[in-house]
Amino acid sequence: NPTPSPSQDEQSQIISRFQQYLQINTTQPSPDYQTSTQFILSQADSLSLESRVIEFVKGKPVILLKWPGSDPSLPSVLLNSHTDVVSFEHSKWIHPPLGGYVDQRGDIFGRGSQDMKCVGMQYLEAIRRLKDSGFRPKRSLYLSFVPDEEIGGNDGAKKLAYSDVFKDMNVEIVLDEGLPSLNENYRLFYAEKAPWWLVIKSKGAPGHGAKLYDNSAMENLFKSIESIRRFRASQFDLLKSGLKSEGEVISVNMAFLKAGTPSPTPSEAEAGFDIRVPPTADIESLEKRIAEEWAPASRNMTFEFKQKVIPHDDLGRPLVTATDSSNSWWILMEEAIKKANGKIEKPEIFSGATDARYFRQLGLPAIGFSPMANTPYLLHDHNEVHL
Ligand code: MET
Ligand SMILES: [Zn+2]
Ligand SMILES: [Zn+2]
Repeated sequence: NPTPSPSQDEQSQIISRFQQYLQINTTQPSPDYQTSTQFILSQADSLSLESRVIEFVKGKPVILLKWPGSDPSLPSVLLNSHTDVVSFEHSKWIHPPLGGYVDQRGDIFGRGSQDMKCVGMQYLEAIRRLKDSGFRPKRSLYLSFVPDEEIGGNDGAKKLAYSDVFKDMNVEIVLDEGLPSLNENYRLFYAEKAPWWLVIKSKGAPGHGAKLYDNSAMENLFKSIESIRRFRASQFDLLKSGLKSEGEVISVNMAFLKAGTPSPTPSEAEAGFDIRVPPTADIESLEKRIAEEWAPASRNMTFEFKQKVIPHDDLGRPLVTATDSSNSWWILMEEAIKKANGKIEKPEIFSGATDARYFRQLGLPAIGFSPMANTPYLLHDHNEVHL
C-alpha cells in the first residue's frame, strides 16, 4: 500500500540527513571512513536495523545492515551503495563540495550528491517510510555500504561478494547505482562497461631539438595518440549517428600525458588512457589493436594496464542481467517504478564501472538504478547537484 507523502517537517529532516552524509569527507584518496561508518550506524540504530562492520581490509569498513524478513528461509535482497566519492577542485564549485548546501531552487550541492550518497540515503529513507507504515518484508533486506568503489572496489564490494558472510546472506538480487536522465524517464542498467586503464610508453634516443629525425620518443608516442584519436572519433561517430548507444561503444579518453624536456628532446614519454569496453565488444580485436597499433614494439613502445576488467563471466559470456520475463526481479522493478508513477527508458548498459560487476560475476542479477529523472549528468563533475 502506498505510504502517505512526507510532511514538510519530515522532508526537511530527510534533506538534513542527506546533508550530514554529504558533509563527511569520504573523498578519495584518503576517505574518512570512520566518520561515515559512525553516521551510517547511527542511521541504522534509529531504524532499529541490525548492523555489523566488517573490515576485510583494515581501515576499509564494509557496513552491513539487515532488516530481517518474516520468512528467513527465502533468499534475500541486497541494496548496495559505495561510501567514497571522487576528489574535486574546490575553487571550481559555486557552493562548497563538502557543504551540502541547498540553494533557493532546492538543488543540493555536494560531491557524492549523485554518485552515490543520494542512493544510500534513499535506501534508508525508503526503509524509514516502510517501517512507519507498519510494513514488514517477507524476505530479509540487506544494505551494504562499501568503501573504495571509486578506486576499483577491490578492498570493498569485491571482498564482500567473495566472502563467507555473503554466502550466508543468501542474496538473490542486488541493486546498485545507475545514472540520472535529462528527461522524465528513469534509467535502468542491466550491465556495464569494463574499465581498462592503459598506459603506453615510448622510448627513443634523445637528440638536438633542431634536427629532424625518426624514432624519437615523442614522435613515437604521437603516432599512437593519432591512431587512438582516430579510433575514438570512429566510435564517437557511431554514437552521434545514433547507430549505437552510449553503453555500446568503446570509449577512449586520454587521461594524462607525461612527456617532455625543453632540451635535448626527451628519451621517454608516456600517456594514459581511460578506455571503457562494453560486454558485447570484441575483446581480442581491441587487444590486438593496442599491441599492434597503439603501442607496437616496432616503434619502441610498451604498454601496461593499471586496470583491466574483462566484462565476461567464467565461461566467456557477456556479463549481463536478463531484462526479460526470465528475470522476475527485472519485471518487478519495472512494475514498482510504474506503480510510483515513474516512466522508464529502455534497459541500458552503464557507461562507467560500478560494484555491480562483482555480483554479476557471481551469477547474480544486478540492476543499476539511481532514481534521478530530469537531472543533468554531473557525476565526477564540478557542482554535482541533486535536484
Ligand atoms: N566508478 C568509477 C568509474 O567508472 C571507478 C571505477 S574503478 C575501476 O570511473
Ligand atoms: Zn558511483
Ligand atoms: Zn563515481
